[in-house]
Amino acid sequence: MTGAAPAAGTGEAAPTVRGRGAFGTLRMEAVSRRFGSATALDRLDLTIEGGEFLALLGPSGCGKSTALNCLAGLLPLSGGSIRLDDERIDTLPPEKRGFGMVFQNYALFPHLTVRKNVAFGLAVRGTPKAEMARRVDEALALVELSDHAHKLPGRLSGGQQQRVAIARAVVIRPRLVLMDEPLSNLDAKLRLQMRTEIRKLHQSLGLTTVYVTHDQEEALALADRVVVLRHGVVEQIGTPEQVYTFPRNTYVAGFMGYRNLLELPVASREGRRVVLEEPGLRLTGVAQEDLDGTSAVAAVRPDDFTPGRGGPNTVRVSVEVAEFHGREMAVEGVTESGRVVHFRSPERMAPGDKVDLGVPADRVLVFATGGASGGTSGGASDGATGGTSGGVSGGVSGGASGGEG
Ligand SMILES: Nc1ncnc2c1ncn2[C@@H]1O[C@H](COP(=O)(O)OP(=O)(O)OP(=O)(O)O)[C@@H](O)[C@H]1O
Repeated sequence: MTGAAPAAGTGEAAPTVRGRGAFGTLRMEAVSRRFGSATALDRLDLTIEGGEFLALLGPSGCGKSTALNCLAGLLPLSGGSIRLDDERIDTLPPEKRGFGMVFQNYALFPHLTVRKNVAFGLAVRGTPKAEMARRVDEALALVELSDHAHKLPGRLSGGQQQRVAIARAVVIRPRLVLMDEPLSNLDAKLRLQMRTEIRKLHQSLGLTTVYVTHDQEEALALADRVVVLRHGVVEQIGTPEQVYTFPRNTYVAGFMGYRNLLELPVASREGRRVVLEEPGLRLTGVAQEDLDGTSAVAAVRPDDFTPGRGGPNTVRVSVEVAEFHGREMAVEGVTESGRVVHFRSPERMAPGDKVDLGVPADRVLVFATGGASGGTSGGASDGATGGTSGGVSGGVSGGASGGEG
């Protein structure tokens, strides 16, 4: 933490706003939360280490916000417990937990000035006036809003409002900062800027942060550890490198940008090397788990295919759609047997072009059909972000529907 870049313009402010930091571990043990007959969290076990930045990642409805609200004390548990070191905290009301929260919609008081919004948490805790003034000044300096202290939130931009929300959360010196999709209302440029600011603040203040997002890129960029959730259950926990490079199943792979999830017949197998083959396509890959069926699922990132580089590992496609993305094109092609394949191309491409796509064997992850993910089409469409599910599920089912049914 000490080597971290200082928060913007904050040199001297940081030490007093610094979080109480001091806890060893926060444990969620078999935490369940039901809404009527629906289970939003199913015996969730999660350990958060003091000082770390943990991202809860998953598609809409997977239980991320429920987990965060249970931590915050905004939702009572249906089962299980939460302990901060030796202290059981799930029975404490939110204000007794000493956590700061930042919400997607900022949740600022519209009739209070920026200064009063930031001071609010200190006022309800009965902080003496002089200390309150000093700490609010420091928190505002930290997020570079000192000049806007007297304004109402309605007169600020989205990014400034979000910074007020962050100042309000950190001014109480929280043991833990909980953030629920804090950047999703910002435009793309501001989102990137604020993302960096959040990471800087986390480092320079020595915070412990739990951050909810459905955005894989945001989770990988920010977090020390990423928790991939599905239907209220943990699918995988690991460092960004681990979940990105070694997704445990097709669900996590789909979420990590392995947009091509192709269920294919197994032609041969030798140790962990597997050859998958059908007309117009031959993919050698590396098995990530035991394979026992006659088919398996190859997971390949679009940017791992190299167009025009045929060889022993080749997929031949006919281009259907080519989108301009600056330096390269995002292309969708179809194989002889009707599989949809996504790849990137530095060259211009047009519908109807025939292309051979090469890919190194170690970039082809092979999973069992209908393995831990509970079926490739589910994993793919849940995991893919907006607009991709059609392509992915088309790729999975095209020509291999027997395996799915
Ligand atoms: N108050 C509620 N009443 C009934 N069901 C709820 C309630 N809150 C959440 N749920 C259900 O619990 C599940 C998990 O919801 P949750 O909000 O935690 O998901 P999420 O991953 O945060 O999704 P999103 O990204 O859309 O906010 C969903 O199926 C949701 O419909």
